[in-house]
This record gives sequence, structure tokens and C-alpha cells, in this order.
Amino acid sequence: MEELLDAVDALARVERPELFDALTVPEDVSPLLDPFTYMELKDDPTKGKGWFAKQNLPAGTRLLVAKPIAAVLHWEDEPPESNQDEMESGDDDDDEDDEDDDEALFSGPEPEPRINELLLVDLLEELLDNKELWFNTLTQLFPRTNEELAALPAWVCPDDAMFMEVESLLEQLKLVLPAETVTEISKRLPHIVRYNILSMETCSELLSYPGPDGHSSLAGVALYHYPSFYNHSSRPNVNRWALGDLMFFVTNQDVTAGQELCISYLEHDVLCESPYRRNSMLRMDFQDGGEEEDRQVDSEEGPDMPVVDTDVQNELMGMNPLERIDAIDELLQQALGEKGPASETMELSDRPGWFRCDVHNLQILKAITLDAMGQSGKALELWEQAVVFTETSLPPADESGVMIRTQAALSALQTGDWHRAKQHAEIALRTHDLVFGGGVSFFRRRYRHDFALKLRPVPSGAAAELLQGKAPFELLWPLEAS
Ligand SMILES: C[S@@+](CC[C@H](N)C(=O)[O-])C[C@H]1O[C@@H](n2cnc3c(N)ncnc32)[C@H](O)[C@@H]1O
Repeated sequence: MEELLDAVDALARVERPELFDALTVPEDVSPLLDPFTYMELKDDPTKGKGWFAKQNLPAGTRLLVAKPIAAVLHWEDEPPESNQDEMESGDDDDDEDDEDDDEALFSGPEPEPRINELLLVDLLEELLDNKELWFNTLTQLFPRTNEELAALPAWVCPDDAMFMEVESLLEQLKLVLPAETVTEISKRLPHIVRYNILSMETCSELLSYPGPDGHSSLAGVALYHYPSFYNHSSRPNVNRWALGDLMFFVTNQDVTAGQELCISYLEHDVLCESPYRRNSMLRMDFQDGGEEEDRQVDSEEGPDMPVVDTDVQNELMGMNPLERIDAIDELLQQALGEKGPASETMELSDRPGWFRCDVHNLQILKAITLDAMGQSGKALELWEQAVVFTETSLPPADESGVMIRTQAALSALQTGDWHRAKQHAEIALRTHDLVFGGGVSFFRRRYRHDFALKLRPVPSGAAAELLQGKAPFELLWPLEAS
């Protein structure tokens, strides 16, 4: 494990690696795990193949650790120059025309994503060197039959240059594979990519991301072999996380023998949204009704994607703290139906409008800002609201919940409330250990960039007395606790 951590620490400092290979964990330190240890593949009449538990499995069982067949990082698919200009010019127009700004939040220019096609090109290039990859692996993935293929919408390549590249690679493949196999590859591979790729965020639960582009330089999409057989559930019993290019799959609750093991294809923070919204974000070949959905929502007012995305978050974080608090409060008022900050705790579940995770993410940004301004008491209230959101609306043991509990512990310590700080710290460590393993030393290593962020002023008063010169994380997560 130590060697793996050393390898991953080195990877996490790579800034905009020229190739995904730079994020590849070496085989000799990869704790790969045979998927058939705890799981078996079975057919379901409506879902196709899926993973099922062979035996009773306690929460925290590591089911599978896999390396991708191919992967592409988001920064490799940069928006065209024209979109970049529009996004940047948005910074200059201050508060001239608020209505236009609001409109821009909902209907900003969306560059056509090409990331699936970049992955497709990688796979075709790989097939030129290793044609067995098709017969041994790719051909096992959905869609396998002509009937399955015929039921899917046709693949449309988002730009001509990429289409030409795909065509040229297919022509080259004809030199090493029979023509009918290449025809089959040309028909199936774009769909195999489209319906099996997983988003990949290395260390997504952390606040700190190295590199000038932060998170986006370390996030992307990848195609895996055995992980491709996990079906989707809006109440998943399996959580997944990545270290470099390694993807880990872990049960987030006790599972009984014979039960299906499902992940969520959506980010966990949107799972509490209505089936209508979930389906419009999923854009898959099946409907995610949710097992116990009692509300049928056919259409909704408001956006169909979260508003507080990375661009909005980056824009807010670029403001000075006072300006940022005002901007966040204004957005919170809009998100909460223009009822103002007093209604922040209102029941949101039946409210059309912004996403619940928009409110959650704004509260996190506000908590970070208040902490930086030395107002840790107010920040703690918001961290604790965020804890309630993650623990009532997200799947169990969600990784973002660990980050929030960690920050709640640090804010509580800053206020001098040892009891609350220790309570949050213990839950953060326990949850981390369940999903990631490795005890307090792994927890401290994974969070050490976060601990180094200096999010709060130097402690004074009761906090300084508690700390007696120690670093907050030393007091809250001492090494002997493992
Ligand atoms: C990544 S594959 C999962 C494995 C797949 N069932 C198979 O047979 O290989 C994704 C595809 O599985 C099916 N699928 C996944 N989750 C489903 C669900 N909850 N309900 C119905 N079909 C589902 C859909 O056809 C989807 O495009």
C-alpha cells in the first residue's frame, strides 16, 4: 500500500500530463483484484448482464480493482477558441445586466463534447497493435447483438476531422483484420464506448487538486473491462473511486447473497433529483425510474443540469471574499425560489427550480469563504448542513461526505469546540476507512494536500489552547489511532 501511495502521490503532482500514461499506476504496485472472488455475472431479462453477490458481503467489501483499457482526460478535449473567448469575456461585464447574467447561467455555450470519440480513436489505434483486444475483451461488452445495436440511436460523430480520423484508422485495420470484423467494429465500437465508459476522477473527494486547471487536469473518462458489467441504480450499493488510473469498487452497505451489485452512472449528488431530471442527465437506452419512485414528474421548470458547475464555481472563487459572499447569497436566493437566506433550511424535495446539489455546492463555497474570513462558527453551521445533505440524500459512505466531515471537524476545532470536532473527525476517518481502507495513515496521506491549504487563519483563543502548537490534523487524527 505504501508503494502504491508513493506512486499515486507522484502522479497527483503531474501537471497537465501530455499523455494519460503519465497517470498510470505501475502494474507491480497495483492491487488488482479478480472480480470473480465475490461476484458472478448473471443475465437479467431487462438489463442484460450484471454483477451479483456470490455470498453475503459486509459494507466495505472491496469487490474489484481494475485498470482501464483506454482513458482520456478532460483537458485533452479543450473547448474551441471561440467558446473560450465567450467564457472569459463574461468576467468583464460586472453587474451591468443581471438578467442577462442569469440567462447566461442557464444557456451558456456548450462546446460539442468529443471525449467519447477521442477514446474511440485511442481504442482503434490500440487495436492496430493488439487485434486480440477485440476478440478477448471489447466484443464481450454491450451492445453485443444486432438487436441490441438496432435499438440504439445511430452514432453521430461531432466533427468532420474526427470522423475522417476514425475512417482512416478503420481502413488501416482492414490490413490486419478480416473486412467483416472491421465492419462489425465500425458499427459496434462507438456504441461500446458510449454505453460503457465511466467518468474517472482521481481523488475526487479532496478539496485540493494540483495543477493550474485543478480538478479537470486529473479527471476524464475511461473504458474498463469487468467494471462495464455493473448496471445502474439510483440507489447504488457499490461506490467507486479512482487512484491514478486504478478504479476501486466497494460495497457501501451490507449486501446479501444473490443481490445485484449496482453502481450509479450519475454523479451521486444528483441522485436525489426527480426521475425526469435523472433521465435527461443519464441519456441512456433505459429509464431510471427508481425502485420506489412515488412521484411522476414529466416536466419541470428550471435547468436540466446543475447550475453551479465547475465554471460557476471557478468564477465565484476568483472573486474577493466579500464580493463572493454577496454573489453566493444572491445565487442561493434564486436557487431557493427567491425567498432569501432565511429559507435555506426549507424542504427542497418538492421544489421545482435549481438542483438540490446547487444549494449544497453554494453552501460549501460559502463555508470555505467564511472559514477564510475567520468566521468558523458560521462556517461550521454550513458544513453541518452539508453533512445532512450528504447523509440523507446521497448513497451511504459517499466520498464527498468524508471531505465535508473533515472540514466540519477542522471548523469545529477552530471554534474551540473539541467535542464536536472529535465527533466529526471520527466519522470522517471511519467512513474513509470503510471505503478506502488503510487506517489513519492512509487518511492523512490522502488529505495532506487539503491539510496544507491554509483555509483558516492561525488559531487563537480556545482553539490555540487545545492545539498547544500542534497542527489541527495532528490533534484530530493522531497516528496512534490506527
Ligand atoms: C455498462 S453496461 C452494463 C452491463 C450490461 N447490462 C451488459 O449486458 O453488458 C450499460 C448498459 O446496461 C443496461 N443497463 C444498465 N443499467 C440498467 C438499468 N438500471 N435498467 C435497464 N438497463 C440497464 C443498458 O442497456 C445500458 O446501456
